[in-house]
Amino acid sequence: MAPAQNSTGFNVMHTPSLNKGLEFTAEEREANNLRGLVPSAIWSPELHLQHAMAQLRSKATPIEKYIFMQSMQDRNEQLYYRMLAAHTHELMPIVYTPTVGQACTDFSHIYRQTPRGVYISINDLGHVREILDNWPEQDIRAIVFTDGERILGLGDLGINGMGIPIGKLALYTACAGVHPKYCLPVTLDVGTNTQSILDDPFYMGLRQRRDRTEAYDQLVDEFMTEAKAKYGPQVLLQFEDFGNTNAFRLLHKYQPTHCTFNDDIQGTASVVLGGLFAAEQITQKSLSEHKFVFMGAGEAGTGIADLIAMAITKEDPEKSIEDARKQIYLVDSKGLVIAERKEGLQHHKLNYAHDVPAASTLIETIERVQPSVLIGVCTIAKTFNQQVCELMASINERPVIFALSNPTSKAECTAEEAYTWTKGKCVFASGSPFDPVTLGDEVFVPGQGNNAYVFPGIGLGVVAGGLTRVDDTIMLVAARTLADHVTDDDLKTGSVYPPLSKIRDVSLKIAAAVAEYGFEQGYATIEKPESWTELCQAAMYSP
Ligand SMILES: O=C([O-])CC(=O)C(=O)O
Ligand SMILES: [Mg+2]
Repeated sequence: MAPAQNSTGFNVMHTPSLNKGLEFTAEEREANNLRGLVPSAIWSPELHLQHAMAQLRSKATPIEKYIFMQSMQDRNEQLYYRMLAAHTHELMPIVYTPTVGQACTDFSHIYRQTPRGVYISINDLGHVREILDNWPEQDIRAIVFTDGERILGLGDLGINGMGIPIGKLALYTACAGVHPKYCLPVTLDVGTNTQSILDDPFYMGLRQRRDRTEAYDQLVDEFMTEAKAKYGPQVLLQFEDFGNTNAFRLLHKYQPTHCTFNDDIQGTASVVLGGLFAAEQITQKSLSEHKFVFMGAGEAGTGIADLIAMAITKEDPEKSIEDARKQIYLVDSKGLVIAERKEGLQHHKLNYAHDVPAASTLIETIERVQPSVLIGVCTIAKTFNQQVCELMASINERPVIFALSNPTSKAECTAEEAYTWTKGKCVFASGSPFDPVTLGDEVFVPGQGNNAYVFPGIGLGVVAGGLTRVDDTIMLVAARTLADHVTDDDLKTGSVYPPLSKIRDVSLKIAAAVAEYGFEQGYATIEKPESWTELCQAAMYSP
């Protein structure tokens, strides 16, 4: 007779969605053959959370904390999300920007062989469906995918960029309660042009330069087609951290046929517009009264500019979109974007190539344009130097300065610099978090103008409403809802965003507004509910 063997309990403990560790009750231990596989203590969820937080806090560096959090996600999913929900302010910078930036840079080195998402390489052309079928969950509602070409402001990291889809989807769950089983991180491996990565013996992606042939488009197309065919027309496909040349054209290609958006173009735009709406209370200027200068004219820059222009025409119906765009100036690596440069300009900048004289520097541009809002999206640290900030403060009572590049090492200036150099006059926000700044007897709390305030809520709204499209107006709806949740107390400390501790509530409200708007547009695949908020709330996973 073969020895009796029972692996149910062992398997339960090795399944992150089922494992509860010491929280298994006596009954659960009995029912699942867990006796003896856990020490005899039975812990409350509170004690377990305290234990995990103590372990986490004993790690010396952010990247060690990141690795700890990843292994927690791979061991005990509930506890992982409980940690994030209970300590959002402390843990967001670990699982997301800025630490996720380092985690991507080090991805191949800290890789732990746990399957988390799928890798689809250019050699898998014709086999994409097979790969999706290899993932255990068949009911996927939200996919975040990258080709690794422009990871945060760090550039081309190849498949090391996988940390981003993983981190973004963790926030779908942590910030908006999209159930983790519905989420799938995907990385398209088409090579990398970063030599140091190609030279790294531990690099795990294809060791080749980026495929720029038709095969690239074929791979994206096969992926978009197969994902929609397998999961249905309401599966959300979020483009993340693609390079400029592909990001705009792929978005425009798939927007009409798929439930898709590009977070770097549209999500960033929405969160920035939300901050600008909230800032109206401080600057006492409406959107259409501002002049905007952008340092950086990539996905974020033109994405934000396009949404601002759209919002201006809604605010002031007398204004045409062309007139609205005339209030917006872009500066790129060659200086001010102007009509004279039209020949050599990338398509997405053309709408802002105004017929004005050339300016080769940011300072020259600010002197000429006299902007009230300065937005940094150029991924070059320290671009907003003392001269720039002082100039903004000399031409404005309350200048708006957003230094949005990520991670922190790429920020155009720090919060402290912005407040110090403008003598506390500026309305500041940044893409990655900064600590509060004390100036004399005033304390400024910089808001984090990060996509994380909108994309999880949009995701929940799309999932709960079963939406089959995400249009540009949804970004406006999300921005308005976000701004409505900035309180007088937030504004008093100088923050134009709500604190991270309220992010689940804000995401729920964004989700409800998005689902309702989507329903009105005919994008929804569900019946009209009594209450959009209740619908979304009921859909939320609570760990
Ligand atoms: O992830 C973030 O913090 C914002 C973002 O999408 C990017 O910088 O690419
Ligand atoms: Mg991004």
